[in-house]
Amino acid sequence: MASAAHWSPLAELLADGGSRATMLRLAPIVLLGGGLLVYVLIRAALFMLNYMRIQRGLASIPSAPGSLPLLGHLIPMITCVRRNIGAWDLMEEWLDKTGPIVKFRFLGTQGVVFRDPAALKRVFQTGYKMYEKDLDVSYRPFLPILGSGLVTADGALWQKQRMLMGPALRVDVLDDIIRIAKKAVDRLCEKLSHHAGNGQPVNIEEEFRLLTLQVIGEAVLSLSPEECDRVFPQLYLPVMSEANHRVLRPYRMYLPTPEWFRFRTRMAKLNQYLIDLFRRRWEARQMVGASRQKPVDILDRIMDAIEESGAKWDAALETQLCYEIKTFLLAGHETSAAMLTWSTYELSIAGEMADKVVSEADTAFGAQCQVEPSRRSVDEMLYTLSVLKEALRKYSVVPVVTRKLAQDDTLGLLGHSLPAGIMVACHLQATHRMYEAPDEFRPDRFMPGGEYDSFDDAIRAYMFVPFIQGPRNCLGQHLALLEARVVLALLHKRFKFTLAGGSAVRRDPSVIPVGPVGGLHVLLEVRK
Ligand code: HEM
Repeated sequence: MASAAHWSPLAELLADGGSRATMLRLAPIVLLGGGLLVYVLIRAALFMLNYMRIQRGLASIPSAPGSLPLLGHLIPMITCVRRNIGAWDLMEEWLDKTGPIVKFRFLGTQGVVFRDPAALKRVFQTGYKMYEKDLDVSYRPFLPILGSGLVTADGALWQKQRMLMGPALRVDVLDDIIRIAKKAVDRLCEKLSHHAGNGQPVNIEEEFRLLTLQVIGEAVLSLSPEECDRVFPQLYLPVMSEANHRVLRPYRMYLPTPEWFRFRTRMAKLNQYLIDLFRRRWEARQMVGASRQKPVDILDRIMDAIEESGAKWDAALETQLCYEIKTFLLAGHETSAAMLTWSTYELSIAGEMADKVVSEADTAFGAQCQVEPSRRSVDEMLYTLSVLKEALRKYSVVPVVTRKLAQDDTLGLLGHSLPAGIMVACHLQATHRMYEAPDEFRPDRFMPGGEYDSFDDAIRAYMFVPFIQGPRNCLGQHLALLEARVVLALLHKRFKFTLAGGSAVRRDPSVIPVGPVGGLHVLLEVRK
């Protein structure tokens, strides 16, 4: 018999000449090992067959430059940040060099990236059911936060949730946004007034992030600014920051490091905080019953819709609601803050554009900013809106959205049919560069009769896609643009901004939504 220290099934079998008793004892181990080997071989064979099927399906599409055997485009994609460009900028280089659609691959993933308004229409509108959310790669690091919320859900669950949540973000809540945003910008102006004229730079991007979080916190949950400033920096912002780190370092999702445990703990605390809040609100609603007043916030509106649908309040509903609310918080603040930051950057360079925004603010808010304007007066601030739209075009804060093709698309994109299983990267940024002199900041493009209006009717809506288009378009786009018009106009009415230190401002290559590297540092003066 082999000693215990060197025991192995084979050694034991050889040592006792393969007696029947030993063979019987070893049979389960051999069977298990053999079964495992067969399973791995079958999985590998299926993977290879699928890989080759996709490769054949993509044969007609040119490959992006820089592919290596086995690794594909992995190395250029993970090292591009060192060249100060994002993976989305690298993809745009591929399109510039190769054509409007190119294929790429990394690890086991094969995909295509394209720029073309008609092809965007196919993905976002006519074939949207085939083009599902890409949960395997792009959204994976955010799944612990977003779960099966609106942004990441597909099929029947998405449809049900969109019907439930949609009205809460569309109708009369938009009137409340003007009031909430005005209060928030008044608080910010009070804070900034201590910096005006003192030569101390302010990181205005950071201020916009706090402001948009306060606006969304109040609009969705009626949280006071103090409560927002207490809860979010402790629980929500750190989990967001870790999820962002995981995009470029996916191994952080699996390694049980101290940060991994902190992420789990904070996530659990944030969920508990939200669920306690829901329960208190739901119970209070049941106590008040029919004498209830008009809804106070988005959560109230969602609860109205839940009651109307007859759904039972249970743990599953609480969990789903938790995902939805976190989705609103995530989707609703950093993107808006990035849009405000880039708009402020451009207005700080072009004084005459800032003057036009200020003149619209005078009309809507009064000379002393004392008026709380109606929806209509804010809707009439067309130039301010055009500044925001042009910032979204020029800086494409969401430069790419990705999908996974759920079935073969025989009509395909740009004349190429596409096989099921591929990643499809819709290059919004590259589409936004299909304008005249794309590097120039020209808000007039979006004024009535401007360049945007001159595009053909069939594709116009797909030439400006910061919120994408079609059934899965951004649910918060009206809220975001309304809030930002109030904030941008009032802030520039009160202060004149100049860039601090003349430092060059670069787009961050590592995080979406894309803001400036290190924030935006500005000097302020009270506007006369
Ligand atoms: C400038 C600000 C914003 C930008 C640029 C933006 C951009 C986008 C984009 C590109 C998508 C599509 C993502 C995809 O299909 O993979 C999206 C979806 C979404 N956004 Fe926004 N967003 C902004 C503000 C907001 C705000 C303020 C909210 C909520 C309060 C919000 C809520 C959502 C939701 C719920 C979806 C998912 C819609 C669905 O799939 O049915 N967004 N947004």
